[in-house]
Order: sequence, then structure tokens, then C-alpha cells
Amino acid sequence: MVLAQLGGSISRAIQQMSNATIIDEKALNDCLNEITRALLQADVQFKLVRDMQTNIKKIVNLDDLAAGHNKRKIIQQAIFNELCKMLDPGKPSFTPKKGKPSVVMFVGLQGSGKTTTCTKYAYYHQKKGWKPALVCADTFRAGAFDQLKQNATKAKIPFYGSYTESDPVKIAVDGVDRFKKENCDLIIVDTSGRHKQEAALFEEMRQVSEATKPDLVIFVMDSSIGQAAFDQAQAFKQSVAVGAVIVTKMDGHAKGGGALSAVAATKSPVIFIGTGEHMDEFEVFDVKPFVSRLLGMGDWSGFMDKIHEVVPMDQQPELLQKLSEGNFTLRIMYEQFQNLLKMGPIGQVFSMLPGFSAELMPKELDSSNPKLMNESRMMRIARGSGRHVREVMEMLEEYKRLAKIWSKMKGLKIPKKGEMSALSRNMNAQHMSKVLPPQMLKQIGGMGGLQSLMKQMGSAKDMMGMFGGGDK
Ligand SMILES: Nc1nc2c(ncn2[C@@H]2O[C@H](COP(=O)(O)OP(=O)(O)OP(=O)(O)O)[C@@H](O)[C@H]2O)c(=O)[nH]1
Repeated sequence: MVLAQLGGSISRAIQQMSNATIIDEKALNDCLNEITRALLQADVQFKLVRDMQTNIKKIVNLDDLAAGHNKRKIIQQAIFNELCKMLDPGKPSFTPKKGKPSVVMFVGLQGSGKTTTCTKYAYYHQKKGWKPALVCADTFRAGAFDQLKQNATKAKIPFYGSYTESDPVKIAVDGVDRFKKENCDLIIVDTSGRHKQEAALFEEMRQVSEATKPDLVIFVMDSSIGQAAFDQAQAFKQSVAVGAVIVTKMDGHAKGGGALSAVAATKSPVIFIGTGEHMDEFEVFDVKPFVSRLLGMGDWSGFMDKIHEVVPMDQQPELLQKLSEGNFTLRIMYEQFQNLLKMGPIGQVFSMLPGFSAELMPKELDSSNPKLMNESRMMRIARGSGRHVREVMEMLEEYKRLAKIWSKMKGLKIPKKGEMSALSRNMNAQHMSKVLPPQMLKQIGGMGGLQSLMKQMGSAKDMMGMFGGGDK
């Protein structure tokens, strides 16, 4: 994903500035210019980038900062905040309530991934116990109803549409009425897309919206549309009351910066992102963890949520106990990758890891000593699993890296779901200093800097959210 490159460029710019002996006007300008270049290359709208630069300069008034101030930290925080501000319109979107009927209308250009996203959205809520239903009001594209029908059938979600009726407004109204009677609590209306922003598309959308009175209109945007994002999003916003954005195809080579522009154009938050063609390749979008990850700062709370989501309930206490004892074995890594495999396509990534089969012996799996595996054993595993020795070595390196992180977490009480404040109580600067990569700790100003930063941040959740546990 090109967004990762953007994050890399921004982090490097901050790092370069940190390395300067004195952080003066020139060092700050160089850093901001570098960030500006990176954002423009990622297709973020020029005006947004310029405003960001001006805001940071306003916040970071070098003349006002006394010599003792940690200028680098203040600048880094300002950049973090400004990036968050770009993605956060300041007001949350309408959130449907489970058990109470809500109508959600999807709009977007043809091929943006609208129909796929409707089903993903329905499926996401269905997994959480909702009763969603899909209405196909796209009478423009031949095959649109079939596509929705196929997706809905696969996900066992009720659907409504017609092969004969050509009036999208009538279909939408009939579908919504029917599912309201059937007590569905999330009625999703898929509308037509067009190649271009034609007047006919907007008129049709307006009519469907007027007739169905949606509680929320979601604008679906393909992340690869680049600089065109701002105008496109604005055109939609002018015709219907767009309340939220979903950015699709974030898994591709898209620059992704258009997402930032769409938020500004619609003044609506991005609520989900699409990360693949499959039903479950769909992620809730949260601004702070996203910017943290973008800046290479990790996303601890997201990681904990993933554990709670992916690991079967009955295995969670045991796993968390083992992890808190710093006892991370190859078997744990294997089992967790297997749990991830169950999630579907993400497994494709992990299935490329070699040796996760009968190739590994129990002794090897349950030992926390990677030295058990010598060169000839690695060659044997590579042969047996049809992989390159280099891949086996890489897998062991990854294991060592994770084991190192977890060994440093020894003694840390891991909270249950929804108990992040427990983490704050148990997490102290000592733990954090062990987990942070040394260069990042240095940047923060060593233990002293870390302690005061933790105090400032108020809770360890935010700290972990910002800096993550990785030491890649
Ligand atoms: N890689 C990837 N492909 C996606 C994603 N979302 C949708 N697609 C693909 O994009 C293509 C277009 O998606 P559709 O859902 O048919 O697009 P649409 O916007 O509904 O098109 P119209 O109904 O014609 O307006 C399909 O091949 C989808 O599988 C995503 O997040 N990642």
C-alpha cells in the first residue's frame, strides 16, 4: 500500500529533524517541506497540505519555546494532531442502533466497489448480531441485481430487487417497506453508479433518498482516484446528505491520499475501509490508530482487539496468561496464525510461512529456545514443506522478534476486552521502555521523557496506541 510509503516518508522527515543538533527554523522548515512533498505525492489535496503546514507552524512557535522544551516531541505531536484533524471532521456520523430500524443508502461512482461494500457492511453487522437486509435499487447496470443477490445469498442476508421493474425509486421504497415489516434493523439500499458524475445519476439518487428517507448516506470511494477525490466527493455531497465515507481498495497500489481529501470535501468521517474483494476484508476505520500506524508508531489497542476477536473465547485466558508470563513459544505463534487463517483471506499471507505443518516436532513447538533448530534441521523442514531455507530462517527470525517483545512484557497484566483502563494501571514507564525500540526511546528523551509523556497522555492506552509494541 502506498500509504505505508507516505508514513515512512513522514517518519523519516521527523527523524532527520530530530538528528539535527539544534532544531531551528530551518530544521523545522526542511521537515515540513519533506512532509508536504510526501503528502502531495500521496495525492492529498494541495490546499489541505498547505493548511496543515501553516497550522503546524502556528502551533510550534520556536521563538516561544524555552530552551528546556523538548521541541522535537512538540513538533511530532503537532504533526500527529494535524494529520488526525485532516481525517476527523469533528463530528461523528449517525450510528445505527441494533434493534431499531435504520435505512442506510450507499452512493458512489460505478466500479467504486459500492455493491461489494454494501454486502461487506451488512455482513459485518450480521456477525455482531444485527438483522441486516439488502435492497438493490440499481436498475442501470445489467447484472447489478444478480451480483447483489449472489453476495447476499453467500452471506445469508435477505435481499430485495427486481428483474422487471425499471424504476429504482419504486424498488427502493418497496424493499425498505418490506424489510421494515420483517423487523430488519439495518436496511441497506444500493443505488446505481455511473461512469461519470452525470446529472441523471444525481437526480436519481436524490429521488431515492427523498422517497426512502435514509438515516445515513454513505459515499463509497475508490482509493485510487487520487486528486479527483475532492471534487467527486463534493459533487455527491451537494446532491444528497452524505454522512459518512467508506474508502475501498486500500489493499491495492492506491496512493490513498484521496481519502483525506474526501473527508474534507464531505465533512464526514471515513467509517470503514475495504481491504480486498472478500466479504471480510473490511475494517473499521479509527483516526488515531490509523495515523499512529501511518507514522510507524504501531497500534496496540487494535492488536489487543484482534486477539479478542480472533482467539476463541475459551483459549483467551490461557493465551493471555502465557503471554503475560513472557512465555512465547513457536506453538503459540503457530496457533495464533491458525486462528488468523480461520479469518479467511488474510490467511494467504500466513500460509506462505513455511514449516507450519507436521514438519515441526512438539519439542520444537513448545520450547522457547529457537536454538533447538540447527542448520540441518532447517534444511530438512524446508525440503519437507517445499520451501526455501531462507523462508524457514525468516519464519524463525519473526518468531524471535515476537518472542523478544513478549519476554519484555513479562509480568504485565493483560486486560479483558473493554478493560483497557486496567492496562493503564498495570503499564508503567518501565514496561514501556522495554518494549519501545531504542531509537524511539531516545527520541522521546529516555526514561525521563517517557515518564513525563505518559503522565501527559494520561493513559497507557493512548501511549500504546501511539507507539505500539513493535521493534522491527
Ligand atoms: N481489491 C479490492 N477490490 C475491491 C474492493 N471493493 C470492491 N472491489 C472490487 O471492485 C470491483 C467493483 O466492485 P462493485 O461492487 O461491482 O462496484 P460498484 O461500485 O457496485 O459498481 P456499480 O454497481 O456498477 O456501480 C469488483 O471487482 C470488486 O470485487 C476492495 O476493497 N479491494
